[in-house]
Amino acid sequence: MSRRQVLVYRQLPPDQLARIQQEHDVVIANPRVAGQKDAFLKALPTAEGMIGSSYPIDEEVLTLAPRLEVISSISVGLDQFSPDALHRRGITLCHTPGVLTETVADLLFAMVLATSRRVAELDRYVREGQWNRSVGEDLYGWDVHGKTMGILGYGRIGQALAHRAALGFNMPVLYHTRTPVPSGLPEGRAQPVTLREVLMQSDFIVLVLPLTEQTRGLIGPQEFALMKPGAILINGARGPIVQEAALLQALEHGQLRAAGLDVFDIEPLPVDSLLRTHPKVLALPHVGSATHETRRAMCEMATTNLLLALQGKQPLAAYSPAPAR
Ligand SMILES: NC(=O)C1=CN([C@@H]2O[C@H](COP(=O)(O)OP(=O)(O)OC[C@H]3O[C@@H](n4cnc5c(N)ncnc54)[C@H](OP(=O)(O)O)[C@@H]3O)[C@@H](O)[C@H]2O)C=CC1
Ligand SMILES: O=CC(=O)O
Repeated sequence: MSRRQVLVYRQLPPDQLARIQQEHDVVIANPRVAGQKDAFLKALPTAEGMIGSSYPIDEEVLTLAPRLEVISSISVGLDQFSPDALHRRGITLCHTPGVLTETVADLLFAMVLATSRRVAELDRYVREGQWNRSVGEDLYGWDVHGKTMGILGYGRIGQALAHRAALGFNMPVLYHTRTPVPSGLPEGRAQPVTLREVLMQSDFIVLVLPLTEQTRGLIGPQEFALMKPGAILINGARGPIVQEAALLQALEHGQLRAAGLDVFDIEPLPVDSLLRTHPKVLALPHVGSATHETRRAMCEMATTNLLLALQGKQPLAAYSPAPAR
């Protein structure tokens, strides 16, 4: 098998990089790192395979890469690509579903607990030297167990979250997807409902659905107005699914008790973003899958995907267009 040209556009563990270098000629250039953008652009005309994440592979990039056959994304989400456009060009787009599911569900549940029990806020209170008497009602949190968990997007991660909520914390679960799916939980523990019902009846509303043309801006002023007063929103999906201005309004006007955000419209979050300093916001730097074990598993899977696809074999997970709805 002939050696191919591979562009690695994010750091890989050395052993995974070595697997690629054994079979192919590699250029390493991360366009998000200062001084490496030129090398990235220069490598595109000869690149036949690419592996990386967190950088938009748009028309401009593709036009510069006429020999590209395979892109292996180190992510499950595919919103950095136009998957249908890649499919039309005959480019295989691979990703890493499954290996991060439980880890992301852990983080989503951590955000549920942290917002409701005000973990980050109370940590700041202690560090700032304000703890000089027993805390009063102004610093109490709210129970999590027994509250209603609403999940928008009931795929791999949504279902793993539902297990934690229903079986670990005795929470009734409401969930919404476009295609009906069984809950995977014992009878009576979770119900499929409409988007409106999730919004109106849940104490926690957790977003864990892909960013698509349909979901961009899905949660705006009307959706916030439907939520229970005192609901908590957790966005573990993608920032642009929530209209940030409407989110700030909902926090200001007391509609929302708190928001736990792992994702934002612009990442990294701009220093002047009002969400960065808002007292009711728990803000994380997009770390749903960021554990040593899981990031390693993602890199391994993405490397395997790349190598298989370049050999003309079926990768472990690749995008294929959904049937029209
Ligand atoms: N914060 C982080 O670090 C991470 C974030 N993510 C995000 O989580 C997302 C989900 O991952 P995963 O669970 O593996 O993906 P899945 O494909 O398994 O699940 C996605 C779910 O969303 C549903 N969905 C899609 N479109 C809509 C819609 N318009 N309205 C309602 N439901 C919809 C799908 O069902 P149906 O199509 O039938 O509607 C499906 O149930 C990723 O796309 C990514 O954006 C993932 C990993 C880490
Ligand atoms: O956001 C992370 C992903 O894997 O998608």
